[in-house]
Amino acid sequence: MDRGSGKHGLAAGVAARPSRPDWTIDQGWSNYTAEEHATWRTLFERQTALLPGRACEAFVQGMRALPIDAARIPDFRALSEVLRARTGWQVVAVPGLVPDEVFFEHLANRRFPAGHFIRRPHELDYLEEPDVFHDVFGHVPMLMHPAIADYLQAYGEGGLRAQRLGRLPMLARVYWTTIEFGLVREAGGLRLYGAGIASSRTETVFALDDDSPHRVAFDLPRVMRTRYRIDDFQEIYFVVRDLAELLELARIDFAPLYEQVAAQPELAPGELDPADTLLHRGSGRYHRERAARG
Ligand SMILES: C[C@H](O)[C@H](O)[C@H]1CNc2nc(N)[nH]c(=O)c2N1
Ligand SMILES: N[C@@H](Cc1ccccc1)C(=O)O
Ligand SMILES: [Fe+2]
Repeated sequence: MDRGSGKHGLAAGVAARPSRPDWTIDQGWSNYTAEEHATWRTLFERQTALLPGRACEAFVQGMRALPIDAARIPDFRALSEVLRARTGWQVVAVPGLVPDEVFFEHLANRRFPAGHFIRRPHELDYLEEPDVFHDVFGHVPMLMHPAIADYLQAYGEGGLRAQRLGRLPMLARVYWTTIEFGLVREAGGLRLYGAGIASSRTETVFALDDDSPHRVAFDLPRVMRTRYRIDDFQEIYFVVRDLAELLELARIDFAPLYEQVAAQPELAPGELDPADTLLHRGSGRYHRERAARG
C-alpha cells in the first residue's frame, strides 16, 4: 500500500478480537523491550527536530506539559493523569483499529484509544494501523487543548449519530481533514495540528514546505463532499482560521447538512472547486509524477 512515504492509512481491517467489550487491553508498559523503546526514541527525535516552526502552538505546549520524552514509550497511566487534570481526557490501550462504534463510544466519553504496539524498526515510515507513536505523539498533545478536547468528544457523539443516519463516510471526511491532516493559521504562517502529519516525517515536510499540495480554507460542506486518499500524501490540506473554528463546527447540527451535501456531486481528492478559498495553489508535481510512474 505505502510506497515509501510516511502517512497513516486506515485501510487495514480491525484488530483481531475484543478482549473486553470496549476492546481495551492493558498497555503492559513493563513488557516493552529495549528495542521498542529505541524505536520510539528514533521516531521521537526525528519528529521533534522537524516540529519547530511547523507544529502549531497548542501542539508544542501540549507536548511540553505531558510526560512524553525520547527515553521511553510513554506510560498511558502517567499521560492520563496529566490529561485528566487539564481537559478530563484519558488514554486507554487498544490492540489496533477498533470498530467504529467502539471508537466513537470511547471518544464520546473522553477516552482516547491508543494502539499499544510500536512499528518495527524496518518500517519506520510505514504504518497500516495507528501505533503508539502515531496515537500518542500525534494525537495526545492536542487533547491538552480545551477546544480540541471538546471537539473530539463531540465527534464521538456525532459518530454514533452519523452511523444511525447512514452518513458515516461524510463525517469521517471531517475527521480526516481536521484531526488527522488539519492545518491552522498562525501569526507566523500555516502550522500543522493533524496527527497524521505530526507523526510522519515525510508528510510533515510535504504538507508545509512542498510546493506540490494545495492549501484550501476549511469549509464544512466542501469537505463533506470530498473523497480523500488513505494511501498517499494528501493533494489538498484544509486550513482552519484557528482552533476555535473547530468548536463552532462541533456545535453545528450535521443532520440536515448530510442531506443537502448528499444531493451535490462529490469532489475527487485533489480536485479544486471554483468556490474554494485557495490559500496556496500547489503544483501537483508529486502526485503527477507518482501517477506517471504507475
Ligand atoms: C471513521 C472512524 O473515525 C475511523 O474509521 C475509526 C475506526 N476505528 C479506529 N480505531 C482506532 N484504534 N483508531 C482510529 O483512529 C480509528 N478510527
Ligand atoms: N456536530 C456534529 C458532530 C460533530 C462534532 C465534532 C466534529 C464533527 C462533527 C453533528 O451534529 O453530528
Ligand atoms: Fe489518527
